[in-house]
Amino acid sequence: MSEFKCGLIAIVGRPNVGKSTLLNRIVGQKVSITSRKAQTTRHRVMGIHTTDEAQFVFVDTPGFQTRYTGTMNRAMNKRVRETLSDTDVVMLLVEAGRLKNEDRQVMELLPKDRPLILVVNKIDQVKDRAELMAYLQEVTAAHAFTEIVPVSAKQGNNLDELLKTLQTHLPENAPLFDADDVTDQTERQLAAELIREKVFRLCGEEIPYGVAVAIDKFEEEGNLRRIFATILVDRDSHKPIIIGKGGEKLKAISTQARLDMERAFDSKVYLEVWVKVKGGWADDVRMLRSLGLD
Ligand SMILES: Nc1nc2c(ncn2[C@@H]2O[C@H](COP(=O)(O)OP(=O)(O)OP(=O)(O)O)[C@@H](O)[C@H]2O)c(=O)[nH]1
Repeated sequence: MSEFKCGLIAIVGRPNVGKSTLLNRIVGQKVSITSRKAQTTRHRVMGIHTTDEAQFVFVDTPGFQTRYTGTMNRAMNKRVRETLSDTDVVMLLVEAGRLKNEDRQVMELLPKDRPLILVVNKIDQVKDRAELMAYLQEVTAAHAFTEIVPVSAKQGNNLDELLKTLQTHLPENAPLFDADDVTDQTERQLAAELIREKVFRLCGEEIPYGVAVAIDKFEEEGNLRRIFATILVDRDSHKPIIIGKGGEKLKAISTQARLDMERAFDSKVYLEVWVKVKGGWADDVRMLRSLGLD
């Protein structure tokens, strides 16, 4: 049997070409990573697809989006190129039938020493085969690609072929992520789970399992997540146990939870945690809402 393959695949392309749609099709649910490996620190993992033969780790490239839509900046250009060449394969998405200036700008930033897969998406929109052929000629003249794969992310056409092609260019490696490293919980659920876990770890036997955590607000702003959470306890007497002397315990809970979240979300986290005694139906509604069930 041949060796297991695993590597980082950068997904690049101008806005609206279908990057998210393609990724959702291939990996399904959005994933959060609970254990971060050194090799991926410069990238944000967008999704992971694992088979018996290979693990595909799809990443995005920080700075890429802002770079090619913003002003000329040589230093940043260089950084984006370096970051891209950290990956094993670069996958450029374009839209069938539409080659825009923005696409050409993206091409200028592509590394020359990596396998470069051109994914021509939205082929379902092109009715005329001759039109597609003319388009393919135009893009291949614009840049040298290692492989070209036409797909429809929306309809799921030719995605097996895309994975097969990517696999041939992945290096032989053990998987970077175990199943345990990856969760398909939403970031909101994971945030609540991490706080709850710290409560039990730091307050031990004193706290009954009735404790719940509600995420009141979860905001994403660039590379910062602002999270406001409430720990809901059953009785008044539980409150001081969680808060601790001079608020020390609550501070430890929120610091440790925040550090875990920063690792899991690969971003800075501002976390505010309050403790409240459950107050009947109002909190039940709030709990349901925080779980997305209202
Ligand atoms: N017809 C057709 N539409 C598609 C296909 N793939 C994506 N789309 C549509 O194209 C639009 C943009 O898709 P996204 O996946 O959000 O594009 P994106 O590249 O992630 O966009 P940004 O997040 O802005 O970078 C959506 O309306 C999709 O439904 C496809 O294969 N065929």
